[in-house]
Amino acid sequence: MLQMLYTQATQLQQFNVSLTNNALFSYLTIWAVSHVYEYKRSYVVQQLQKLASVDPLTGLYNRRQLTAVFEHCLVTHRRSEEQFGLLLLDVDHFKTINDRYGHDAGDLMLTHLASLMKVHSRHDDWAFRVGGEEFCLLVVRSNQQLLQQVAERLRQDIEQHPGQYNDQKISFTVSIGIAVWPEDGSTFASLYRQADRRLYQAKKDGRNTVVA
Ligand SMILES: Nc1nc2c(ncn2[C@@H]2O[C@H](COP(=O)(O)OP(=O)(O)OP(=O)(O)O)[C@@H](O)[C@H]2O)c(=O)[nH]1
Repeated sequence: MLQMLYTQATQLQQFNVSLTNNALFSYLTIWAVSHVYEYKRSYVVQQLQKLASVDPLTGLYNRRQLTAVFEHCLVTHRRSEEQFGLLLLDVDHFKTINDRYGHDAGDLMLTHLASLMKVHSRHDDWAFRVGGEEFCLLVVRSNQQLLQQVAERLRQDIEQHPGQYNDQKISFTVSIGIAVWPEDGSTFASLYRQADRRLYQAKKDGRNTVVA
């Protein structure tokens, strides 16, 4: 009788252990699967966010990001009581480049210009492609004088460094309008409008020039 009871108790114990093992195994499997799923989900979200904020041709931020970045800069610059500014660039006679060398060459000149903009940006400045052949550099912690220097250096660099398309060198120039926050506008719309007016003036003045 005792022997029988002992056998039943042992079997019950083994059953309990196997139940616990199964539960542990199921828990670990669910934990691992949910972690892989979560990792993949956040990767896809990141990729979608990147696609929504970056211009696919040049790798610069797109126009959609410009207002968000501006609002962020407003907060930080109000706090530090520093100025910042916008350089609005437009390629001169870009249509002629497309017409003469083809659309692919035009695309390459846009990426060439984007890389020169990156060269002239500090690590916390922001470079955008805001339209077809229109670009914007948001220069943080700057003033009128610094913005003019950056714009003039960039203009000269673009003029002196033609882009390469197959075995051809293609020269082009840009016109630049500058606006400084808060003097030229305290909101994004007013500051951008002022930079745009000055860009228009630079075009009227004969192009390949900076208007501040
Ligand atoms: N290759 C290429 N061309 C583009 C792209 N986006 C816009 N364009 C071209 O850019 C040209 C812009 O021409 P316009 O607005 O007349 O300006 P522009 O010829 O640069 O003349 P100004 O600005 O007055 O100096 C048009 O021919 C568009 O087709 C692009 O992504 N790639």
